[in-house]
Amino acid sequence: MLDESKFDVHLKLRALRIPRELCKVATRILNGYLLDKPRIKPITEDPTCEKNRYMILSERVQNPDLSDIPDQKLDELKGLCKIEVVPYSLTLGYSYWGSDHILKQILPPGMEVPSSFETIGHIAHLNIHDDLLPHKDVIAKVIYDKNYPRIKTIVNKVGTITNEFRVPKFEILAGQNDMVTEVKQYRATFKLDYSLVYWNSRLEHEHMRLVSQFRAGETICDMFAGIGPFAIPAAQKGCVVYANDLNPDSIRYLKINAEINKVDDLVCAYNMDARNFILQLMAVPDSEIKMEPDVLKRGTCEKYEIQASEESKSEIGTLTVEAKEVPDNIASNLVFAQGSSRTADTSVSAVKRPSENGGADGTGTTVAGRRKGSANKRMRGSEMSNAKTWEHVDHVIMNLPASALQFLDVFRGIIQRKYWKGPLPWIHCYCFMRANETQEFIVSEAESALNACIQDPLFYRVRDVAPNKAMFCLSFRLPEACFIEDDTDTVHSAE
Ligand SMILES: C[S@@+](CC[C@H](N)C(=O)[O-])C[C@H]1O[C@@H](n2cnc3c(N)ncnc32)[C@H](O)[C@@H]1O
Repeated sequence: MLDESKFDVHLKLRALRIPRELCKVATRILNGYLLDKPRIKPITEDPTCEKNRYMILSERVQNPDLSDIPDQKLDELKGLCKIEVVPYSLTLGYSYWGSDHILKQILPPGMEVPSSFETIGHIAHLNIHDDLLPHKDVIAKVIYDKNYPRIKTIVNKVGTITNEFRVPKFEILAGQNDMVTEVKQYRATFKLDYSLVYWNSRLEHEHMRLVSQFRAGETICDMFAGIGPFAIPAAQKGCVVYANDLNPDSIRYLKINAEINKVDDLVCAYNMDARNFILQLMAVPDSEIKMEPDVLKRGTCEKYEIQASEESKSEIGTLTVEAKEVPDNIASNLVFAQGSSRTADTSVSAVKRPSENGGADGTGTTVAGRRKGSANKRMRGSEMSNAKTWEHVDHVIMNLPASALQFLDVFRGIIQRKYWKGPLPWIHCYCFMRANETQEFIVSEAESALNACIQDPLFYRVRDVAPNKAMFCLSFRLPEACFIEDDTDTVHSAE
């Protein structure tokens, strides 16, 4: 139990009793001689008469005859009204002091006060240093008391992260046992269970920086999507997003977030290993190969008349679209954010490549599904279509800094040249760089994983994660060497 009374500081002060209407002028005269404490007003009620106010004098005015105040000021004040000095007692208690002040008094001398913490919605995440662990409960109580009701739960990270989902173990130290929270980043709201999924509020700027490079209508693949901090803003911008994560809870929240932010029609969620995900997205489906043994005959595909959904019908009527089958190997793992089935998606599937339709906004492909109120009004009511990822993807995001570079080998011979349209995708691969490593070293790691040369790599320093370690984003266009020429010889199988 924390004895809150031991933080009480009793001040014996003096106050002037001044008619209410003269307080403003008196304040100007007494400038520098009134009580000056954060969050305490120097003018307060006179308990004996409501027509007066107490003007509380600073601690440096000790003498009852006010001789600590210069004569000139006193004369001016006397010209204003009759001066009456009264004793005034003030107690600054536990509720007054900030957490730093209180913790400094509680913790053994010389110990660093843990005053900063990461905030995730109503949760405060502390990383209490080993030598402070014996004091963790009192630290948590003080931080809770000082930040309630903004903060309702105080957690401390236990041990180091060892699991592949990158989720720390937490112990709840104070407040309610509720790890489900909501975070706002720019225009997006993210719901998450902080005990089950990866979340790092410090990446907010990076999420926005990368998404700012995407344009409406582009196709984005997020291999390690988490609960969607890249995927949701990208979809809000009007991109079609294929978002994957190995953690089923992340995918559950990704779907919830796509709905909350009304972009569930533009986010396709997958729950599988990142390698399989990208292999399957890039694999040309059997149906496409059967239908068009020679891509030059592409225009001859069978056409089906497919009923649009009721909502879509009201906007654009019945659609005639090119039939598109989702390959079985993808469909088995595909979870549409809106919970729609593969059939439901097929009902809105059609493709127009950038070269074919030019894009509604002049930026390239226009790919839109059913828009329910996303900020990207340009897409609303426009032609509904769906991307063919084996033909074109604009950006691939790989935010698993500890090992994303090693995942680059999946791109070797992954794209079938004869089906691909337009430039190869940009790869945005996050990595850590230690003080003794160079950008050249990182590029050489990436190149040996790809077995190809990278042209004009771009590095962006995201943040320092330790004194000798920084997180970077390495961006480059996938090298031409990642093409495979012959589709009869598909390199990867996606087991
Ligand atoms: C560093 S987090 C990034 C999450 C999100 N993109 C962000 O910026 O906050 C990495 C994510 O990769 C997921 N992950 C780890 N290994 C994976 C794998 N082999 N395949 C797919 N996802 C994986 C984890 O579950 C985690 O959500």
